[in-house]
Amino acid sequence: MSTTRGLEGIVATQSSVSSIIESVLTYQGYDIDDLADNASFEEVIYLLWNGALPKENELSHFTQELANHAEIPKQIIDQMKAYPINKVHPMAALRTAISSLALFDEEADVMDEAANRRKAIKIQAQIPTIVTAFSRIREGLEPVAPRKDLGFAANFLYMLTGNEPDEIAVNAFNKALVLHADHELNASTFTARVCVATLSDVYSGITAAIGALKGPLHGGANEAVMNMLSEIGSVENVEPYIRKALDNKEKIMGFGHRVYKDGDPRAKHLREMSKRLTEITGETKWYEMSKKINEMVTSEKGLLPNVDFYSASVYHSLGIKHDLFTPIFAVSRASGWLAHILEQYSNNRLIRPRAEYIGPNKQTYIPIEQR
Ligand SMILES: CC(=O)SCCNC(=O)CCNC(=O)[C@H](O)C(C)(C)COP(=O)(O)OP(=O)(O)OC[C@H]1O[C@@H](n2cnc3c(N)ncnc32)[C@H](O)[C@@H]1OP(=O)(O)O
Ligand SMILES: O=C([O-])CC(=O)C(=O)O
Repeated sequence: MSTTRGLEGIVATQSSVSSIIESVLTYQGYDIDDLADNASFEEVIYLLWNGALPKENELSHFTQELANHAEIPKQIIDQMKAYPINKVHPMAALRTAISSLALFDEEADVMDEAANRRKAIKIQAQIPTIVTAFSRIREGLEPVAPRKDLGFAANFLYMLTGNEPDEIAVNAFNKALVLHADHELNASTFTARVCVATLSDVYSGITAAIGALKGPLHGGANEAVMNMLSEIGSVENVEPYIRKALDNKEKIMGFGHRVYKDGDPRAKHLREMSKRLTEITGETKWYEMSKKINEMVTSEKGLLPNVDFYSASVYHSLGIKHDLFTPIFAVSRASGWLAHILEQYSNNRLIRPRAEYIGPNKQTYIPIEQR
C-alpha cells in the first residue's frame, strides 16, 4: 500500500460543478473572470445547482424563493441569545445554529431530490440571516429581519447594519460572493460529500463542511490575514515582520495553495477591489501593506496570494468585523457545498478510502495490574 500525504493530486470523484484546469477556474464551464465581472450571486447559485444560467423568469422565481425562505425560526434566535456570546466565535455559532435548523425542518431526513432541493433553498437563504443575527445579538442589538425587495448581497449588508447599503458596497460584496462560491474538491466540499455519501442528511453535510472551513489552513485564513495586517499596523513594519516570520519558518496566511502553483485566478479581482475600496475609505494602508507583503513573500518564497489574502482588506473596507470574514465565506460557499451534495446524492457511493497501518503489531493483552 502506498499513501499520498494529504491526498495531494488524488482524483477522488467526478464532478460537473466546477473545475480547475491549468489554473483556470470555471463554474459549470463559465470562466470565473467572466462571472466575477458580470454575474449576480443569485445567478451563480442557480448555475451551480442547475448546470445552466437562468433565464429572466427563472431568475426572478429563484430569487423570490430565496427571499421567501430567509427568515429563521424564532427558536434559533432565542438559542443564539443563550450562547456565551462573548466567548463564541461566529463560525462556532454558525455551525451550531445550522445543525439546530434541521430540528425545525420537518423534511430534514426526507431524502428525495425535491425535498433535498427545498432544503438547499432554505439553507442558502438562512445562512446570511443566522450570521447577521448572531453578529447583532452579541452587540446587544436585535436582529434585523430580511427584506424581500433586496438582492442577496444587499440583504446581507442590510441585515448586518440595519441600513440599506450603497451600490459600491453591494457590487463589491456580490463580487466577493461570486468569487468564493465553489472550488472543486476543496477540504470543506470534500467533507460535505463524505458526510452525505453515507446517506446522511443535507444539514449534516453543511454542518460538517462549516467545521472544515473554519480551520486557518482553509477558510479561516481570511481572518488570520486581517489579524496579521492589524498586528503589523503600518507599511514600514511589513519588512521586519515578514522577515522574522520567514526566518522562523512560520506560514504567512493567505499564501500558497494545494492546487494553484502559478496563481489563484480569484486573487487579482480581490486585489483590485482592495485597492479601490481602500481608496474610497481613505485607509489605503491596508492595501499598501498587503501589496508589500505580497511582493516580499512572492520574491522570497515564490508563493502567490490565494483567495483569502486580499479578501481580508476588502471585507475590512466594507466595515465588516474581522471574525465575520470566515462566516461570510460560508455564506457564499454554501452554494457550492449544496451543489456538490445534490450531485453526490444523484450518483452516490460510500466514500471510504484505506489507511496504511504503521502502528505496532502482534501485541498481547496484559491485565491492567501487570502493566
Ligand atoms: C480558501 C482556501 O482554503 S485557500 C488556502 C488558505 N490557507 C492559507 O492561506 C494558509 C497558509 N497556506 C498554507 O498553509 C498552505 O499553502 C496550504 C494549506 C494552503 C496548502 O498546503 P500544502 O499544499 O499542503 O502545501 P505545504 O504546506 O506542503 O507547503 C509546501 C511548502 O511551501 C511552504 N508554504 C506553503 N504555504 C506557505 C505559506 N503560506 N507561508 C510560508 N510557507 C508556506 C511550506 O512550508 C512547505 O515548505 P517545505 O517544503 O519547505 O516544508
Ligand atoms: O481549493 C482549495 O483547496 C482551497 C480553496 O482555494 C477554496 O476552497 O476556495
